[in-house]
Amino acid sequence: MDGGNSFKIRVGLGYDVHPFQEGRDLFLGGVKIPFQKGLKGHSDGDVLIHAIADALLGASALPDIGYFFPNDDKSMEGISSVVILKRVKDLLEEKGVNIINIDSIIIAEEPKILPFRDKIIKNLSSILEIPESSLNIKATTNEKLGFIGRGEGIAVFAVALVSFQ
Ligand SMILES: Nc1ccn([C@@H]2O[C@H](COP(=O)(O)O)[C@@H](O)[C@H]2O)c(=O)n1
Ligand SMILES: C[C@@]1(CO)OP(=O)(O)OP(=O)(O)OC[C@H]1O
Repeated sequence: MDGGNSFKIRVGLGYDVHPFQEGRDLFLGGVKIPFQKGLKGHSDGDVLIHAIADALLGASALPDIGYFFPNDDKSMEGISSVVILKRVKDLLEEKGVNIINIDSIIIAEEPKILPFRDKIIKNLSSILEIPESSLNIKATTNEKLGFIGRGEGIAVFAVALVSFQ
């Protein structure tokens, strides 16, 4: 017996992809990235936040982002994905779930993500109230292969590790 002090850990996976759209701002991790187009979506199209949100929901055994934020809900149209992430944080707190770490990889031919990595990590760790060292953002091109390789959009994979009693 451990006196009830033991905790469990769980991993969650998130994936999302959004096509580019002219005339929109590009948001990744809640940070506006200077680029000639943004990402199409019912929300602001922040594909990084969506993948991270799904990884956190998955690790917490909760349904996915579309369950909590249906893409036919008019009140959600154009909303900042930061609102979505804050709500996900609240859902985790309600379940007594703590975030151990999040890792992610952004797959994009352009723009270059590395110059914005620190800013994105600072922003997301502050929203989630976790240490910056608990959040990682990486990027890769798709070596010009497929729709990502043709520069038609951005995809993101994220994993989250959480603990709970
Ligand atoms: N959108 C991107 C893509 C890549 N990077 C950085 O460049 C490195 C090399 O990318 P490869 O796809 O050629 O392996 C990668 O490790 C990233 O550091 C980037 O910043 N933004
Ligand atoms: C975020 C939501 C809701 O506004 O819409 P989108 O921005 O289209 O994003 P997606 O990742 O396709 O699905 C989740 C949606 O429910």
